[in-house]
Amino acid sequence: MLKTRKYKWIDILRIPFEISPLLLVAFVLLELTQALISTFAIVFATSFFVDTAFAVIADELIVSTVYAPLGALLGVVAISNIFDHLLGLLQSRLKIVIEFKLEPTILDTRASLKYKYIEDSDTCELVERLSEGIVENMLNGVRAFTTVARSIVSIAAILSLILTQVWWATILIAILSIPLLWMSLKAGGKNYNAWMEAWPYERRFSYYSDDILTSREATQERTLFGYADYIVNLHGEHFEIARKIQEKVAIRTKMAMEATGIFMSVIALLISFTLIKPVIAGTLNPGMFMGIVAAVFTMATSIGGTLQEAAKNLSYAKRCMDDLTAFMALDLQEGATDLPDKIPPVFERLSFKNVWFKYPNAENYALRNVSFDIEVGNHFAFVGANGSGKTTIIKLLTGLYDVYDGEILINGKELRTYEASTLKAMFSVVYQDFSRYEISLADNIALGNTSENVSIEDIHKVTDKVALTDTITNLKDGLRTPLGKIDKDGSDLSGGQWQKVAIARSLISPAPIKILDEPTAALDPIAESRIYQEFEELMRGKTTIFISHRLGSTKLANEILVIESGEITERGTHNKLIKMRGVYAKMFELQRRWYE
Ligand SMILES: Nc1ncnc2c1ncn2[C@@H]1O[C@H](COP(=O)(O)OP(=O)(O)OP(=O)(O)O)[C@@H](O)[C@H]1O
Repeated sequence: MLKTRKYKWIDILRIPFEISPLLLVAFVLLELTQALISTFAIVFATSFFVDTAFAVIADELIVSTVYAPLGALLGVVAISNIFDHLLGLLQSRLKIVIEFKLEPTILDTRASLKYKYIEDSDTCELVERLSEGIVENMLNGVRAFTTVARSIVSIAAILSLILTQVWWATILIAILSIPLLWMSLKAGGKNYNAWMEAWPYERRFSYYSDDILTSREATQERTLFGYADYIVNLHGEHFEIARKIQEKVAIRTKMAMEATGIFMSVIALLISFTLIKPVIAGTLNPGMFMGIVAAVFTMATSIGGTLQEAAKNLSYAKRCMDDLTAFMALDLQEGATDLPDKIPPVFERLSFKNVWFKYPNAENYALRNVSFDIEVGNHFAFVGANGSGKTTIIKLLTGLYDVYDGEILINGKELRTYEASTLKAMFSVVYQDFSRYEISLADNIALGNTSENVSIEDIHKVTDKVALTDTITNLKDGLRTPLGKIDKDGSDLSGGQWQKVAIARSLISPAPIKILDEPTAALDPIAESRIYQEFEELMRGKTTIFISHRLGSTKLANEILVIESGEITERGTHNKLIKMRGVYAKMFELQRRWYE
């Protein structure tokens, strides 16, 4: 239901209207009726009751005649309360239907965003802000529109009541309402700007409190380094900056509100004072006088604050529409949520031809004129210092970034022309920062092959290969044991065991090219050596690309590519590179010395 276009003010109402016209119309009508009840009906009911009561006091009427107006007054108050509750209910219902319609659309779009956005902090901030706030902001926006409409109806109702008595007051209020409305909108806008200014600090202090001070991952370091006080101080500093920014505006807004309230009360007093004359002259009933005075004072004291709040919410909702415009304009990755093809493609050859690549917004190239060929069935290893560009090559290969110079050819065809589902079926990757899913161990592995129904036997085959069998036996429910701490029966694994799970997930995938980015960094030497033995066996006929700082593992490779600052500087087998006495030989020698 959301499209790529410019979202404007009116969309704050239009989107909820498209989602549920009935609910929105009912909500608006009820709000307006409530405005009429709380002015007209209350004024007339008060007037009816007070006049009858005065007549009873003056012995003009018997006591029982007061029951009907009293009942009418109570009835009006009761109806007004019922309407308030109905409005609350409608609002909750509206919230649920908006959530139900918008959230899946936002989530779908979010899941299909191009990968470049995932690594861009501005876009991440936009996506977070929109996903978290759109329903609330839209609902507050609708409320703000109806509040403004309600205030206008209330003012008009009061004006129509006093028009015949104090015409000048009608004109005065009508004229003053315009700057009042304008001032309220301005104050609301200022509130919003203060929130925007404070937002980066709020994000920071939420990060300190939610991610560092209370997160499970940071517990050990937090305890060991005892840095809690240090972070609490940082949290306090950012909290204080955010508080000061918002407090400054809050004080000004409060003062403006108070000033408006006092000003409006003076006008209300003036109107009340002027209305005494027609009461004495007998052209205005005392009951009507009291009803109007009460309504005028209620309006005078609440209108400034109500309108300012509405204006603030309108500013938030408008900003939310700007965010929605920006969000819907983001590039989507075609086929991002498609499953990999059921039948893996046949792989023959992969070529990088003079590839240059720069990350979006980065100044320097991460890859410079990179060229290499990978043939089916061979094993390749990328070696190089931290930040030299190894993982970047994998990101390009798997289609995460598609803006580069040069060519990347798979079976002679440019990578960018492949369907996403084919590329997904081509590669299986064990990422350096692989994911730890807090679901069952079996599901953790089965996620590697979602195109087929993976059997328990298939899972056992791969867990044997990565030496996880003993771990599974020791778990309470074996493969069915939930991992992590979300589930109360969950079991946690060690870092190395989690890494084995990630390798098993990759092994169960039928993809013809296996990519392993630092696949054994968390494994003990025995597990590592065993996995390499298994790999030789397992990878026979498959093509593998290894990234590893452990140069023992690269001995298995048919070709080792040494990468420095984004450029391939050496290539060849282990023996050839050792003989070359270049960077690889130096790195290998340094590592070897540690083990002597
Ligand atoms: N999303 C990004 N935006 C901008 N620059 C990035 C991004 N990701 C990586 N880089 C930069 O690109 C260069 C290559 O990074 P890459 O992750 O490919 O290194 P690597 O060789 O895999 O390092 P390591 O051995 O530490 O994993 C580095 O200078 C890094 O700072």
